Amino acid sequence: MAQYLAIKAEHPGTLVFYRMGDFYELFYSDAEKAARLLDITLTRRGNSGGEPVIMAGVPFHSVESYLARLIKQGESVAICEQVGDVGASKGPVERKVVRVVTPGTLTDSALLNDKSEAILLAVHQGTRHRLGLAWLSLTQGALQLAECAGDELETWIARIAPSELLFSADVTPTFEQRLKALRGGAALSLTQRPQWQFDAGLGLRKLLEQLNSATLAAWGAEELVHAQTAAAALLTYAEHTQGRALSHVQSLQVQRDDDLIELPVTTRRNLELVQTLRGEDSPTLFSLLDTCMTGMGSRLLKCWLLEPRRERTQALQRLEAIGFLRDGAWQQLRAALKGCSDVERITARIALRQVRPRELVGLRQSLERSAQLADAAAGPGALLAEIRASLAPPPGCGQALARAIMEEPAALVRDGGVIATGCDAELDELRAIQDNCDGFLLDLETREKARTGIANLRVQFNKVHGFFIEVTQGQLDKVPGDYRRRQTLKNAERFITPELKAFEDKALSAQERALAREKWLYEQLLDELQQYVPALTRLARAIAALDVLCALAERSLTLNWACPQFMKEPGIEITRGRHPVVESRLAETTGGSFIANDTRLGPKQRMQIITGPNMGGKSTYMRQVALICLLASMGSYVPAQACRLGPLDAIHTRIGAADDLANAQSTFMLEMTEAAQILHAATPNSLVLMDEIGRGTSTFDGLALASGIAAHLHDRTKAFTLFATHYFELTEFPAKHHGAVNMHVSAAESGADIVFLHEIQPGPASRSYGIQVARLAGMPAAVVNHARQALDALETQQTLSREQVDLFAPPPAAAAPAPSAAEAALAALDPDALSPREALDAVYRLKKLLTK
Ligand SMILES: Nc1ncnc2c1ncn2[C@@H]1O[C@H](COP(=O)(O)OP(=O)(O)OP(=O)(O)O)[C@@H](O)[C@H]1O
Repeated sequence: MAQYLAIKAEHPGTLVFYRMGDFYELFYSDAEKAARLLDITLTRRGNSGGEPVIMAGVPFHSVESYLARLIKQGESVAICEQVGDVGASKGPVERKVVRVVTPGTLTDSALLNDKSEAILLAVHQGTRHRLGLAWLSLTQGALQLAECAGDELETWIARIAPSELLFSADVTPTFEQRLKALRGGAALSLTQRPQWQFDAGLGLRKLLEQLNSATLAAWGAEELVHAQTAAAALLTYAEHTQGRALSHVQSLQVQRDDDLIELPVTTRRNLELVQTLRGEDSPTLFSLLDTCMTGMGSRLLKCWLLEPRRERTQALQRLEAIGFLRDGAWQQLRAALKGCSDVERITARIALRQVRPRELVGLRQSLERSAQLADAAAGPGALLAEIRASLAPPPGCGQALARAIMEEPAALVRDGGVIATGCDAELDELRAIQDNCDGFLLDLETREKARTGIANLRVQFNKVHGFFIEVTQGQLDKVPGDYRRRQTLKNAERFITPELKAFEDKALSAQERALAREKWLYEQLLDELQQYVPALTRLARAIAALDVLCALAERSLTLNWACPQFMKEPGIEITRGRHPVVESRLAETTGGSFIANDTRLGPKQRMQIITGPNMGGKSTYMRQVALICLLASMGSYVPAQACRLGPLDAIHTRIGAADDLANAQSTFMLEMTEAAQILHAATPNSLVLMDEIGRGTSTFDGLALASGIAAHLHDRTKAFTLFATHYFELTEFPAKHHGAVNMHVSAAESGADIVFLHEIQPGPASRSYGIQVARLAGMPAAVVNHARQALDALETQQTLSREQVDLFAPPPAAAAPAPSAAEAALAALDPDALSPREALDAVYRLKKLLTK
């Protein structure tokens, strides 16, 4: 217990899995927590300090599944192994924590989701409301740094989507509260780290060491002191969990606010980019796009989708490559990509020395394919050229793997059967002894049968008792004197002879030595493979990029998408655009076809006021514009006949959302908060979607606010805006605001019913058809009739009392208050005409007036 308690003291806040023989045991509060989370049995054994020891354990061979469950619940686990020689000395075997498994530092494919990265993020609360961010995916080996203003944290976190967030023990309580609020429903685990690990000097040193460079200038990171501070904590923690240096982390990227097209949390959610509004994985834009053949491809695709650049070079390169692949190469490439393993994760696991034998076989096979991939990717452009160059496998790597590892190795090195024959003479010799075993035993059996005359005598082996000669009850009188009894069974006796004993010693020790030799050879191989890590990392990225490009080529053909164009002038011009996800859902469920619509937004016409019946397709239309802009910006073909896109710096959306009960915000409060954020953040190059703003409060308040917001967006922000509303009054807006235009979704009435045409047409809608939609939704007839009558009454009343209210008149300037006595006296003074004495008197007089 003393040994355990010492180890536990070094890992507070982490469950310690303490290896005891075939089990990992947990003690005291760890045991209680694990029993609760894993539904395993709590036991008590012995005494320590006068109290029974509470414990719970899991068998070592199934530890991965328990780990997976704990990590999913946001826990971290320290794996403490027996490292000393078990039979060697008195007292407990020496034990050591060999790695710490935490949600943000996972590398084991069994614990990771194929399609998403586990990202570890450190946040440093710097001075003057600046925050430093440093993050890393251990399986990618790429470090990223950024600095942002205090209030941008949420947006950055949504973009980075970390699994685990590190923060210093000395952050302010308010900041800690904010971090905790971030956790919300998402699976983000927060880890507090000692203050000294957040140190700029330490960060700089560690970064330089990692990058093997004398300065951070090449990465433009030498000024980012706060991010370097965060990097110190990040790297210290990541090394601590892996129990070693991170030799494969050799690249650095600095992200700046203004590099990427801003996609705030609300936009990702409302556009259902990677998750539906209900929190499911499909149908989303990502699930529609992701036909990648490898996990690394899927992960890279998600990254392309969520991090489109403002600058278009990258998008143009991708489009050029997709254009080439569409001409046929994609099929051949995908056939070759299909069997590729997750080289990216395998490479990281080589660097961390955690790689399993079968993963190495997968790596070797993928290397064999890479030449084929490079040949098929022989297209024009810088991107494909870069991919081809990176696809060349590092010389010697494939051979080293083929020489060392069997075709079908055992799952774990500890079981043996991993190192190939012919790789090592000593191992082959030890194995030969074992292989000759069968021959020797047969030979011995024949000889002993002849010597003893026992016809049914058998020489055998089992794991518990080793080698033995078995003789049945009836034949025992024939057993010679040199037979020693080993075991008695019901109908037989088992014996051993000096000759068999000598053989057993040799065979068993050969087996043990072979196992040890295999482990040693495997370690040697890992040493040898380290030199290939950088090249393998590049190769993995090239395969992933090729996979994404092929998926995008395939999608563009299957779904009939077109290549977008970029223009210097501001504007969004879409010809026959479609909503990709709604379109494919329609095709799947009803076989119905999607009605394509055009969009024209430019400097002269920046805003569309969209009206029309419920269910008419307003939300779908607005979202499709945003999705097409996003797809084009990431460098994908788009669901339209043609698309020309000017500069774009952000996509903001305010679309009716569910109550945020967890954060104690009412629907209306949330609506206003989001709208306010958009008004502050949007620029003339942003795309803004406003869906039914103001509907969360009374009609007049809502209408008044909606018109105010529309006017602000039109006059001040000047963003490209799609503004859907049910307030008919707003259709008067374009008359006074020349950058705005009325559009409506069409519907036709047939009797009491309504037919949605889903076409966007110029001009305002004539009516809203709310009651017809309610009828379609199965509202009882009595309610529908009642509503109809009430509507008639309301409409008549409104026409009678309609006064001209100018919703869009600028607010009157507030009347200036009358000057106070002190102000009046001050105004009356002529400083140049005063002597010093008079000036002093004047000051006293003024003070007196103030106190009155
Ligand atoms: N262009 C289109 N072609 C075919 N079907 C469409 C189209 N647009 C929308 N739809 C269908 O109509 C449904 C309703 O569309 P949407 O939610 O966009 O309507 P809405 O006008 O925003 O309604 P509300 O005002 O009630 O929010 C969609 O789920 C889709 O099935």
